[in-house]
Amino acid sequence: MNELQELVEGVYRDLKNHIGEGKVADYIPELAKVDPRQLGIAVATLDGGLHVAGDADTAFSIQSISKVFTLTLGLGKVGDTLWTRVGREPSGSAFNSIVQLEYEKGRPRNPFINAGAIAVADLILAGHQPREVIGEIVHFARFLAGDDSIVIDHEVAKSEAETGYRNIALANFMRSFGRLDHPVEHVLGVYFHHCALAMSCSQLARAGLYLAAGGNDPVLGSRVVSRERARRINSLMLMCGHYDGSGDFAYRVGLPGKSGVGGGILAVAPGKASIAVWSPGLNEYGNSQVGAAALELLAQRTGWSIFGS
Ligand SMILES: NC(=O)CC[C@H](N)C(=O)O
Repeated sequence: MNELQELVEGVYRDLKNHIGEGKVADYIPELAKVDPRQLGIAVATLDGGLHVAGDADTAFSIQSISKVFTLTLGLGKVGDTLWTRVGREPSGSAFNSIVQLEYEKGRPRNPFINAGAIAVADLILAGHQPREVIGEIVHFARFLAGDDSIVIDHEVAKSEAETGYRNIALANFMRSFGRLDHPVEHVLGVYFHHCALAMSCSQLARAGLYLAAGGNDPVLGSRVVSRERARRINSLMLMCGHYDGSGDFAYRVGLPGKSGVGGGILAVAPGKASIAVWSPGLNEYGNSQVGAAALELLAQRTGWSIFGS
């Protein structure tokens, strides 16, 4: 058996007794229904290989991991102008925090906290209807994953729209500073739907490959973003991808990563692989507890760290 496949299976085996640890996100009712006793691991390598273990082919709600794709789309549409709307500093605050927004006059710290992703959703709307933009995001995810079966879970989107008081507050707050160009309902329509994309670890690992391969999709042989942009997106993932848990994640795993409250994490080992893990139970920062442990073991055993092997 392939060495990497063996390693991935070993990580799964060693964490088997921990599966179910952490707390499933319950502020989105539809996510509260997910069985926490699941763990998936998928590693997509630059040569097109895919190594999986556990529940790697079960689709889950990717939530904030989708913010990597909307940031990529946003940068593609408006380039560096995007940074006039949103910063690129770690927030040190919870993903749904509102406190900094007032001090910083409605300009979110980075594109991965909720406020920042809402600002990016506004930007990519660019005068279009939410439906068109949501379609564009789904197509982009399908293109990256090379899989046309990827869809949005409309129950999750609806569930979040019905209970998303925080996000509604954040969007209204930004609008009060004149920071959103479109109606709050349209912007949040895009945001809630992209968060509700359902993907498996295998699909997600495949979709993140362009970030590991200097912006080029090594399987399709087509360029997704420039080398420089891929590097910059990775830097944002490292500094901001796990909110106020980003320092801990960098310390333990040493790779750029983006988490979602569905329990998924996409991590990038530049020049080597794109890795997706999923286990629904979350730690106190809203990041997958067992997922992060899986990445920590994987990084240790492969020697993949941007800080040295
Ligand atoms: N961290 C996350 O995944 C949060 C995304 C979720 N859709 C929210 O807005 O609360």
